[in-house]
Amino acid sequence: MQLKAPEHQVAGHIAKDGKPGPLVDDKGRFFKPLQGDSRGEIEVKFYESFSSNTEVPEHIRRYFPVYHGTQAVEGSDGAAMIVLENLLADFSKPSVMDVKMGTRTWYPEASEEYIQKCLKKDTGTTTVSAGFRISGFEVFDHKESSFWKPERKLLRGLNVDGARLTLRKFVSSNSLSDIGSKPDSAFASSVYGSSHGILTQLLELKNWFENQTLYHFNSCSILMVYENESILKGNDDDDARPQVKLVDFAHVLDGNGVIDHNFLGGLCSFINFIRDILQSPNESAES
Ligand SMILES: O=P(O)(O)O[C@@H]1[C@@H](OP(=O)(O)O)[C@H](OP(=O)(O)O)[C@H](O)[C@H](OP(=O)(O)O)[C@H]1OP(=O)(O)O
Ligand SMILES: Nc1ncnc2c1ncn2[C@@H]1O[C@H](COP(=O)(O)OP(=O)(O)O)[C@@H](O)[C@H]1O
Repeated sequence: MQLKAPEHQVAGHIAKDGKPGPLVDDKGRFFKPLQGDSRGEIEVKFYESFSSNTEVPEHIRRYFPVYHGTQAVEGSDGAAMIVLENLLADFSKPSVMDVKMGTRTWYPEASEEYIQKCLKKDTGTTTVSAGFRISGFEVFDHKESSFWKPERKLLRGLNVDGARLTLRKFVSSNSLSDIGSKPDSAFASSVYGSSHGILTQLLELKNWFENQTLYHFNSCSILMVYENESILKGNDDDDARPQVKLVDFAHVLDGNGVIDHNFLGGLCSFINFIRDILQSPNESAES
């Protein structure tokens, strides 16, 4: 089995200090290291529960990576990995964004130390003020013909206007690394607004979150991706294949019959940001 580090990972843990990072194979699978503490255990428990839960509607399953169990991976010193569908396997020039949802990433059952660490990040980012924060971002820069990935520190420092601008940059054709440039939102209608686009998918998820009480998706992210190759070739808008997926279930808890207001609130706010861009795609936001 040929394994390599994923080319377009935008957030989360990477191989560091002897600890393994995620890997991908050439058969469309993504291997996520099982974190040694309760996080790995919780994520496996979630995937096991979710994949066999008959209360989850079929049309909602497509928003989650397919789960293939766990496996000890030889190429990674035998580390135990969660084996998932590689969400980017079918993309050649993907633009990818990881958006951590919710007005808080902590939850009462967590340790005091963890809560304090989360609180600091939540108040220092747009989590509290907007109900989400952009934790990872990589776009294909059409002017430079290369990928542009801002440093994590830059993303952490975004305020609400910065997050709004970044959501425009995600769907723009002009140069992005230039801090002063005004994003043109050229792909907003095909990526965010088309009939199968990001907004339609987010609204479908929202419908489910308005009713589902099975799980509480603490600290979970929405991963948005679309294909740039088709746009470069001037193909049909539909070839951009915009996709919304949920990732990172290391802090998911049983919903116990209660609506996940934290995720739902963040999702509603995020939807409004996307709607605003669609309603005024030419508005030049200040950077
Ligand atoms: O290490 P940090 O401070 O960058 O925090 C990680 C987070 O990065 P962030 O700064 O929020 O973008 C990171 O967030 P992303 O996945 O990058 O959005 C995770 O929250 C990670 O914790 P866990 O695996 O979900 O328990 C967090 O890792 P842990 O420190 O909890 O291991
Ligand atoms: N199934 C997947 N397929 C492709 N990429 C993925 C998948 N799951 C996660 N990723 C990539 O890895 C990043 C981190 O994933 P995540 O589950 O949040 O890890 P962590 O628990 O280390 O924060 C995501 O932002 C995304 O870029």
